[in-house]
Amino acid sequence: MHSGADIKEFGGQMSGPPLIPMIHAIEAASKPVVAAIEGIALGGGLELALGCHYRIAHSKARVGLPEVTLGLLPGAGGSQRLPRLIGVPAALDLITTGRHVTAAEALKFGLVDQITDHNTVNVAVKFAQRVADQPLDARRISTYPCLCPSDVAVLFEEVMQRVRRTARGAIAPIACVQAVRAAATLPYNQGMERERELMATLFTSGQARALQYFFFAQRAVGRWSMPSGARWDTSKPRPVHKAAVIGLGTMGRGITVALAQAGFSVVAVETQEKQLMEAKQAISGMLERGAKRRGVAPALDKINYGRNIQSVADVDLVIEAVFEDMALKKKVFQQLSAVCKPSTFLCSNTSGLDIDQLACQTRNPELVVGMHFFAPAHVMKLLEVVYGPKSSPLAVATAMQLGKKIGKVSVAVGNCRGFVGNRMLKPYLEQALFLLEEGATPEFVDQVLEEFGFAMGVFRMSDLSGLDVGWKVRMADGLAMPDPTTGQPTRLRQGRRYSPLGDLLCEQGRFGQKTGRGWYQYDKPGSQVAKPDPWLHSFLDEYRARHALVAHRIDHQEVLERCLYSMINEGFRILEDGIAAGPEDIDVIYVFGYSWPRHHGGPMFYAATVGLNKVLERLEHYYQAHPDVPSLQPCHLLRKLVASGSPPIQKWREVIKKVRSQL
Ligand SMILES: CCCCCCC/C=C/C(=O)SCCNC(=O)CCNC(=O)[C@H](O)C(C)(C)COP(=O)(O)OP(=O)(O)OC[C@H]1O[C@@H](n2cnc3c(N)ncnc32)[C@H](O)[C@@H]1OP(=O)(O)O
Repeated sequence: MHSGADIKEFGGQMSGPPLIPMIHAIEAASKPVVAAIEGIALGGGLELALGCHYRIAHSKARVGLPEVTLGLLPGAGGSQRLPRLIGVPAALDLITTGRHVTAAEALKFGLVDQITDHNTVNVAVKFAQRVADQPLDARRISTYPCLCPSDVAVLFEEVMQRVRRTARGAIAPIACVQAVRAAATLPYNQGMERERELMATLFTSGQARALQYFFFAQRAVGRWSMPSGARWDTSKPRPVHKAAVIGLGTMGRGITVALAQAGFSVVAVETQEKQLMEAKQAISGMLERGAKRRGVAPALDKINYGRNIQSVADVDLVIEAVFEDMALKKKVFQQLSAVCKPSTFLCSNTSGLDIDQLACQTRNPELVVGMHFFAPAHVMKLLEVVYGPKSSPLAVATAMQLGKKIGKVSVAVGNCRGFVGNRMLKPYLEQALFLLEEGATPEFVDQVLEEFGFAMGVFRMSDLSGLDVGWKVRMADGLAMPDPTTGQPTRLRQGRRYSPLGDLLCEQGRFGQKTGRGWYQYDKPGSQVAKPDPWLHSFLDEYRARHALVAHRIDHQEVLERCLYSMINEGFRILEDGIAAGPEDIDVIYVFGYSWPRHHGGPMFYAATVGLNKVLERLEHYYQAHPDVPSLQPCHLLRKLVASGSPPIQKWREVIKKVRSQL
């Protein structure tokens, strides 16, 4: 197996002989060199194989040029040899996506010459003996002409446009297209020179550093720990064979699909007859479409539907996904505790309610954890596994393991309102509303956030998820009410600033995409094309006039800093409270759950890139201007990190430990 260069070395001195001259020497050799590929040949590993005269792969091998995912391009000749070997369209696909391909697909592309089920080295040796006398001139890929389709200019233009659209500001995919274009249009040596230039720019870029940090962050979150000291390597999960999902609304349906697709037997319970019928149809449709895409049989027979909670008596683990209402969830947990075997893990898909209150309803509170999926649950990669004060390491280990088995990136987090993701979203949303009150438009705020790299700005995202969701929560919290003395929507709650703008839209029945009106207007309910709404602009003008607010010019920098730094500040509070074990956990949650642009590494890595002292200074500035907004007040940990000389992110845990020990 060769997983390519040691990514840790990219930040410093690289060891070993320089790769490019070595590959050239192999290719120029007068004796045939046959690459035997077993396991994985990625990045530099595959580039080395491309310098060989022949490639034999084991049938289970995988190959690829994933450099783009690390903010790089295949910089050891890969961008020049691959298109010469497999053609421009296939090379563009592999290099711009970084996807791994199976040996069978590699054979189809002509990337390997033969595949075998036997010992690859033995087969390669026999192969070499067979071809020993054959001339090698036709085997040196760097000498091949780059075969291009007749409309190659159009192809490059189309690919470049697609890449620019989907890259959301990432530079590596664009450099990858430029490098392949050099292979298609320049002689090999000049192409190599272009590859070198492009690689030099990428290699030292902040984006490459962010993506390489994120590679390790993704792996670090698997090594979870709890404040009690329980850890991933000392806590064994219990196997889960049969699971249940309670409540087949949007989330329950997605969770059922995710479980069934991963091979689990699922009991899917919905007490409402009509809802059950609709859910069955929807789930079958999702399974069938998914199976068609993957070329497998749909896992329809994995699911048993029922209306009665008694039918979950023999399952190993239950995921409750009923409506987000504490009283209802408590009732369900009481029923589950009475019905299920004593060893059953009881999990809730709540997006922010108190796990401890649910655990208290059961006989075995240590078996209760949160499993917070993100919509659509069968697609989104993130799972927050939430432990309460009573949750056992066994329950956390089991939920983490289940998450892994259903293909999720699972992050263990502590119990607090909103957990990590939604807790940090609150100040972000709040700032966006305040910016509207002060003179911005939803279009401008969204444009700034989308230029930063979010898939969707905050208002388009709110319209997509439904404005009524947050409204119901705010009503339950006693926030979304007019001031009883004036009957006016109040802008101050419990001594802190509050914006009732979202509540006012909901009162007008503007719930977002599903009602065809929200922060934007849509052609019809359910349409996804958001258009600026003149009604909303007048509404904002009237609102400002009613509250004697004078609109001022808000610039790009203010939108970005207030939205992002308030969110980052909450991230530091989360670390200080021990809700997340480290900055990597927060960053992984934000990239996988909230479309934070991966090439910025995640909010905490971004803070480190901007400079903690700058984040602190800007928060102080905004807090001074808005002293009634506590989320802008820089938190203790941020101050402490700055006072400690802003150590690199890998060292934050040490400072966090000190701060927490002083609490
Ligand atoms: C001008 C300069 C010219 C320079 C030219 C340089 C040319 C070469 C460039 C490259 O090769 S770039 C690197 C390309 N390779 C990759 O991107 C592969 C990255 N790795 C993976 O995708 C996966 O790890 C895997 C290989 C598919 C294996 O996946 P699996 O799920 O089985 O294991 P993991 O948990 O992911 O990994 C295990 C362990 O190994 C560490 N690791 C894996 N690959 C690398 C690597 N390339 N460098 C450093 N470390 C690597 C990974 O972090 C895990 O470590 P622990 O978390 O267990 O400590």
